[in-house]
Formats: sequence, structure tokens, C-alpha cells
Amino acid sequence: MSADSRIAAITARIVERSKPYREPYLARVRAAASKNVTRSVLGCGNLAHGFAVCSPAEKVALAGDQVPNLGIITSYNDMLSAHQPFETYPALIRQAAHEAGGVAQVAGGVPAMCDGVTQGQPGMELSLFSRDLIAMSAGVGLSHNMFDTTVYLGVCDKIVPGLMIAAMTFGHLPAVFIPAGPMTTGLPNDEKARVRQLFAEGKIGRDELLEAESKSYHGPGTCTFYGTANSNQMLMEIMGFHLPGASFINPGTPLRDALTREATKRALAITALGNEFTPAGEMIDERSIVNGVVGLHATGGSTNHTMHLVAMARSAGIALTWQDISELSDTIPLLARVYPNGLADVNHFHAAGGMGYLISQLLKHGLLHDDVRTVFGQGLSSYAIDVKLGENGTVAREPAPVHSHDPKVLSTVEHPFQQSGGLKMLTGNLGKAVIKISAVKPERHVIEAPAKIFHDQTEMQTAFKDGKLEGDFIAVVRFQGPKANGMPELHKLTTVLGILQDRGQKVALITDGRMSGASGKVPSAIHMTPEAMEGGPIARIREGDMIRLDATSGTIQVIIDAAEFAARAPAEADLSANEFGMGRELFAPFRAAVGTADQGASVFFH
Ligand SMILES: O=C(O)[C@H](O)[C@@H](O)[C@H](O)[C@H](O)COP(=O)(O)O
Ligand code: SF4
Repeated sequence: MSADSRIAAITARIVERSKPYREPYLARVRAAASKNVTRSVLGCGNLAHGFAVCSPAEKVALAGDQVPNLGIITSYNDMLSAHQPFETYPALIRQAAHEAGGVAQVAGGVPAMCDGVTQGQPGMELSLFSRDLIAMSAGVGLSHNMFDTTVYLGVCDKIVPGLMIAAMTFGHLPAVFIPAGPMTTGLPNDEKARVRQLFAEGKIGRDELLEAESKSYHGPGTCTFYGTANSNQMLMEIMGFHLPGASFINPGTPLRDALTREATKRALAITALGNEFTPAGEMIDERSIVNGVVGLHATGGSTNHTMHLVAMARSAGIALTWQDISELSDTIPLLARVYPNGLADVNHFHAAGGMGYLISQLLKHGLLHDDVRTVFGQGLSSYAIDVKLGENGTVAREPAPVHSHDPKVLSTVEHPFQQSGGLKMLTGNLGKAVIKISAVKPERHVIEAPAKIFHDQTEMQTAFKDGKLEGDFIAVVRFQGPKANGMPELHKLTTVLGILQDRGQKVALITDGRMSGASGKVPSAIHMTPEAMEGGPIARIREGDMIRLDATSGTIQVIIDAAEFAARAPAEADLSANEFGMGRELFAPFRAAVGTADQGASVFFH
């Protein structure tokens, strides 16, 4: 079934807009693709260095021009619960490659930051930039030009986006993404949030808080809320980079290992040496990207993807805009209720039918492009499946369930949780911003209240502790944009604003910074562009100005005479404290070179 005419029209608009970038990109990808093993261009010295530590049999294979070599890019470290399982993957992948008649080598590693560890800490000011650094680091590994295909081991927030930018940059090679899967369910996310609010109100101590946090984040795997990391898994599956059903299988299980083995063999099967050559830069096109946006809306995905997906698309020569994302939101219903958009977690989502059920529902109603290429072959309908462990450690697939196993978690297009998707663009005399409405109650979609100005999230937290945040207000937290201090997530403010909102105060947040994908219940206009550091209108708001945030009409206004507002001098902020410490001095070039949030907040594209 072809995609709904509204989706087809937006896709066609993106194709047209992308031509100046996409056509030269595809020409580069085709020029770089090799008909033989890519290593054939290396000299003997290069090659000898490249396989110096391989086994004698592997050296013979790599000295020839028949055996494909698989490059592994890994983001393993012990800091991210979601990435710790990757420690054992290279050995599993090498064995599977050998069984498939290929060779596998770790081409290189990339850094991976845990936004949970750095949330509210100075390190968070490196987080967004780490995405582009990850792309660059993967490029260092792949620039050895020893590889005929690649697998990317990554899960979390900036890592998958950075790895996809690398995969598109090396788009002449096939690319299969291999996830590690979600942590098993611990303390429910809403209970964790409740305990945090009790701590913030001084009603419990640090020991009780740490006990609750540790029951929530308790072992290997991705944190179970539907934040940016799990939005990444959804995207990699719906855009065809994962094998069908790979996203939400827990680490350390036989099925998880079976999927990793299968992904390895598939990556070796789709090289230029075989008859299913699938270079990543040609596999992904505008339809794949639109399918990603559709998945974000249908699941209530992370606001961070209004930047990451823009940058990921642009790395393939595809120009995606906030307008596209916002218009698709009007077309795509919300089908999933996973925290912060509900009480369930991703394990419950998977048990209710998961990605296979979601994709089958959306395809059935023409809300996805089926005619796309994937690492598994032609057509997205092969992802409308349920995955199980088969015979002898293989992967078995059967059609996705026709009905959700839990209609409170996964619904139908006919009876969605919300008629429109989760992410909207807001425009007005403050510039443009994005808001995630899938986690905000409808009665809170419009708010008009006086501004309270902060130049730092700790200022606002202190004001809360001092009892100064009374009545209805809209917090304006500015000088948090990419050029100011690296655009940190201000997720710690969710607890403070959540307490005030629960007390009955009408509150909202406006910022040129970001929120976590796990933020949700407080109306927040984020990624405000242009940022305060660039003299954007947000810098001309004054304490007490009346502001109207209207997510229904998609507007954000300061209520003031236009001439008076224009005549105001923009506020300035002392950001010297953000230039040093915790490595921030190393990222001054990124702060100087980074583009705007609506262009993906990247140092690569403007
Ligand atoms: O965008 C995201 O999904 C967040 O960055 C997430 O990865 C981060 O880890 C949260 O901060 C975790 O939530 P808590 O801070 O509430 O534990
Ligand atoms: S989901 Fe967030 S908190 Fe959890 S491991 Fe990944 S980056 Fe860290």
C-alpha cells in the first residue's frame, strides 16, 4: 500500500528541497563504491599493517580479493548501562563472520556519554557536541579503508545519531546497526519521578532517593523510559538499519546473541561482492527519513530528534525541516503510551506487540512508505513481525500480532491515544521552537503567564528552594543554546516545575536549551532559535513580560508592542564559567562553529 497522499506530498517536497545536496552526495557515494574488495587499493605495506594481528587463515583471506572484511565500530564502555553489554560483542561477531566465510575486525571505538550521569552537571555541556565527535571518531576507524561492510554498536542519545552520520559519510559501505537491548524492568519510572519530587521538597533524605534511583537503573541495558536512546532504537528499526525485531530484546539473552550473529552475517551478505549490494547512502532516502519522523510521532519520541534526525538526514544529502516534522505531526496519531507519555516502559511496549505491531498498524493505514530499502531487503513490510529464538540459536520470525497485547500501551490507528503526533513547531515573535505535547495534558497546551528570567538552571533551582517561584509563570531559561554553552539538557528542571504544576500553578518553560527525551509533563518550548547568544528575541524578554505559549495553534508570543520590543537591547550573560572545566575548554572550537538548532545544531552543516 503506498503512503497516504499527505505523507507522499511532504516526502515529495523534501525530495525537491534536497536535490542540491542529495545529487552530489549520491555521486560521491557511487564514485567511492568498489566492485572488488575495498582493500584492493591498499599497498602491501598498508595491508600488512592492517592484518598484522589476524590469524594466519585470516591473513590469507585478506591477502586475497574474494573474502569480505567487516569493520566493527564500537561505543563500548562501562559508564553507559546500555553500552556495557558491547564488551563481548566483537568476539561474537568475529565468530559469526568466520562462520559466514568472512573476516571481522574492530575498526575503531567512539566515545559515548551517559546523559544520566552528566544530567545537571558541567559535563552535560559536552553532550550535544559528542554526537559530531562520535561521527568523526568512527570516520577515523573506517578511514583505514580495509572494510567492505560495517556494523555499528551503539544505543544511546548522541551515539546512534553520530554513528548514522558516519554511516552516511561512508555511505558506499553497507551499515547494519546492532543494539544491546533494554534493561529489565525495575522501579517504575513514575514512582522514580514521585520519589524525586519528595526529595526536592525535603520530605525524604538522600539515602531513600539513591535507593529508588538504584532500583530504577539497576543493570545492563538501556534505561527503560522512552527517551532519546529508545527513540534511537525505534528509528534504526523503522528506517531499516536494524534487523527486524532487534530493538527491544534484553541483553544477555540467547535471542539477543542470535540477533547479533544474524546481523553480522547479513552485513557480510550485502557487500559489493554479493548480489544484494546495499550501500547505506543509497539504502536510506527521503522515504526512510519520513518513516523515521512518522515513528517519532506515533510513539511520542524524543524532542532531541528535532535536531539529531535533521543532522542525520543532512549527512545523506536530505534536507529535513521543523516544518516537515510539525506537519507530519498533524497527520500521525499517537499509538504508544510509554513513559513519559504514559506509565509503561519499553519492555511493556515490546510485550504489547512492539515495533512489529506498530509498523503493521502504520503500514495498514498507509502512514509509512513500504517501498524502501533496508538491510533486510526490499520493503518495510518485512518488519511487521514478531521475533523469537529459533532452532540452534537462530532467529525465527512470525507475523506481528493483529491486535495489541495491551491496548493501554499500544493502540490502533482507528482509536489512537491522541489524534496527532508528539512533536510540534512553535513560531512567533520570539523565533521558532519545538514542543513535545504527547506527554502534556491537553488542558495545559495553552498557557499565558508572566516571565521569570534565569540564565542558569541552578539559579532556577535555588529560586525554588528559596520559595520564590509562586503563582503562575513561564520560566525563561536562556543562554543555554549551542553557541552559548553547548546546549545542555535542563531535565533537572522537570522535577521543580512538576512539583509546582502538581500544586496547581500554571507553569511552563521556554529555553534555547534542550530537555531530556525523558522530560515530559510540563509544557516546554525548547530549542528556541535564534539563541540568546546570537541576539535572538529570547534575549530581549524582561522579567514580568506576559508570554503566551499555544501548542494548539503552534505559536509562542511575548505580548508587547512590536516597536518597543524591537527597540530593547538584548540582555548579555557572563559565560566565562562555561569555558573551562570538565573538558569544556576542549570544545571551544565546537561552540564557535556550531550551527543553529533547526539545522541540527551541528558543526558539519549550516
Ligand atoms: O534524552 C534523553 O533521553 C536523556 O538524555 C536520557 O538519556 C538521560 O539519561 C536522562 O537524563 C535520564 O533521565 P534521568 O536524568 O531522569 O535519570
Ligand atoms: S538511556 Fe540515558 S541514562 Fe540510560 S544509559 Fe543511555 S544515556 Fe545513560
